[in-house]
Amino acid sequence: MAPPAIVPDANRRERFRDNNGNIISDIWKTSEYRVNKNAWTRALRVKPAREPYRGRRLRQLTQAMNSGGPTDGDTVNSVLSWETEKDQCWVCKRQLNDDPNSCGQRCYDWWRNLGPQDRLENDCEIRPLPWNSGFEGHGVYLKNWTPGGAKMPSITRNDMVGEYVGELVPWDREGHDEYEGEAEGRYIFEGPNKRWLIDAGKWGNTSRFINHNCRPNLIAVPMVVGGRRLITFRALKAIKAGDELTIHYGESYFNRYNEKCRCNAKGRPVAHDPEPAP
Ligand SMILES: C[S@@+](CC[C@H](N)C(=O)[O-])C[C@H]1O[C@@H](n2cnc3c(N)ncnc32)[C@H](O)[C@@H]1O
Repeated sequence: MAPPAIVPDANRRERFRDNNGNIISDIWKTSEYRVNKNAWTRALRVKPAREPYRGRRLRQLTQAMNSGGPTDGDTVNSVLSWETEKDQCWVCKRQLNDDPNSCGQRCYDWWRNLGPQDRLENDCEIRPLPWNSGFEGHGVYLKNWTPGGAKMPSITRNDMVGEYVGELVPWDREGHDEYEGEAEGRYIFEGPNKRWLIDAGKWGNTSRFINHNCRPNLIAVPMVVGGRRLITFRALKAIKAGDELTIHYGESYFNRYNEKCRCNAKGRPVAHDPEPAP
């Protein structure tokens, strides 16, 4: 049985800002997923008879697509709860079909209230990369300043740090190639079950700015919470105030985009030395 619909707050639109308060252009900050309706409609139209769009799922998806827009809560749920019935919920430790009342919105709210989202949004900030990082852009840093001298944030090993949020697009090799996404797909996180991709090229949360490091301090962990299959981040080691948060993008990432990993250009990670925050 499907968990109750989780309806996103579609009106909460905010721009990303770096630690100087400057708007980072053209990207919207959101704490909720969105469905890229065009990509799903195209995938359903182009390959109706092929995996992964078949049978009951195809009917459910078509129905979902017909019944709502890209910010429809049911549609987001129908994608994220795809084949999660047999998985254990991380919060209540039950299978969804054990006890339908135990899961869904309640467990998902619980997960969000545990603060993983807040860790990224409140304890971290997006900073322009320092000149010696070897590449341009922004990165995510654990704040090393606090208002009014409050306690500095820190992250301990195994802490949950957040969740990768963005637009949900169908996973399909051909559809994926066809679907370039924003920024040529550089912000796409491949979904944990080869059913969908999360593209944070246009919409996303702070985790879209997490850079690659060959010796990362975070790891992406797929998890089911409240019937939703999520990509979450967990700390591999203790992270101090002022440190950059990094993950390993996987072996093929830099080849795919014809880029070069700069973090260990000299055989060791370059010290990411952020400018002192104001
Ligand atoms: C998901 S984005 C990370 C955020 C990005 N720095 C920004 O400012 O938007 C991924 C892109 O960041 C850059 N990048 C991240 N880690 C890198 C690394 N270790 N070496 C070189 N480029 C990196 C690459 O251009 C890559 O395609």
